[in-house]
Amino acid sequence: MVLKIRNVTKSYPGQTADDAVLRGVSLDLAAGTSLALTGDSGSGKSTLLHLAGALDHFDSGEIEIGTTKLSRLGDGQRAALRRQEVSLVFQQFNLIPSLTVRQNIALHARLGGRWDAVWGQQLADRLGLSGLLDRYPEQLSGGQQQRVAIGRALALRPKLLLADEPTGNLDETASAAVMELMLELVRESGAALFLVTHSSAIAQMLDRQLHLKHGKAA
Ligand SMILES: Nc1ncnc2c1ncn2[C@@H]1O[C@H](COP(=O)(O)OP(=O)(O)OP(=O)(O)O)[C@@H](O)[C@H]1O
Repeated sequence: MVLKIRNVTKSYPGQTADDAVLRGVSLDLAAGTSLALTGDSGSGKSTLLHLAGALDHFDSGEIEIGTTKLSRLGDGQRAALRRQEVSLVFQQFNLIPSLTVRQNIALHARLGGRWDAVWGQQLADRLGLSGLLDRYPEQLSGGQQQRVAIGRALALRPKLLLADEPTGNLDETASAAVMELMLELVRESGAALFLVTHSSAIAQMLDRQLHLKHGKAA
């Protein structure tokens, strides 16, 4: 299993156990599979995604990425895990404006010590970015920018790809195209995809769906 979440609870300052954002959430995600997380605004979707990415701490329960238990890691080990095993794609594409498409795609893989130029070129080809490699993000459409962000995320060959409303800034046509490419590449690379979305149409494109309500997942 790439991601195991067991009975995780999380509250923010000022919240009691009864109104905690997450009140015992469990899920499993295997390599090469995808899971959509849906739920009302404020139900805790982004919170759970951040916990899965070791970006924040949970109160109780356990999260495992591969065989690593997140509760046992110090800050340095968490940072190393994020650099090497986990990639993130957000609604805001978060590209570096002063870097070209080519440099943006390579950025995280280089930082993680995992840059593979052949794989990087394959990703650029598959994402339709080969003719745009010397451009800067501001010279791209929203759909193209998000494809760069997906290329950057997958260039690392992460075990786990986390995506928070990855097509939330795109129109319907661009959104469907970006989702299809991302799902294809996730399957081929053997990564596990955990994706937050408001859209039931997008959720249905993934292998499984989970709905967050009252701090629990069903
Ligand atoms: N850093 C924080 N400090 C305090 N409360 C927070 C913090 N982050 C989130 N919350 C609260 O936790 C709850 C869940 O937030 P979260 O962003 O996880 O929900 P979401 O389901 O992703 O919402 P949306 O669909 O609107 O993005 C909300 O009530 C929010 O106000």
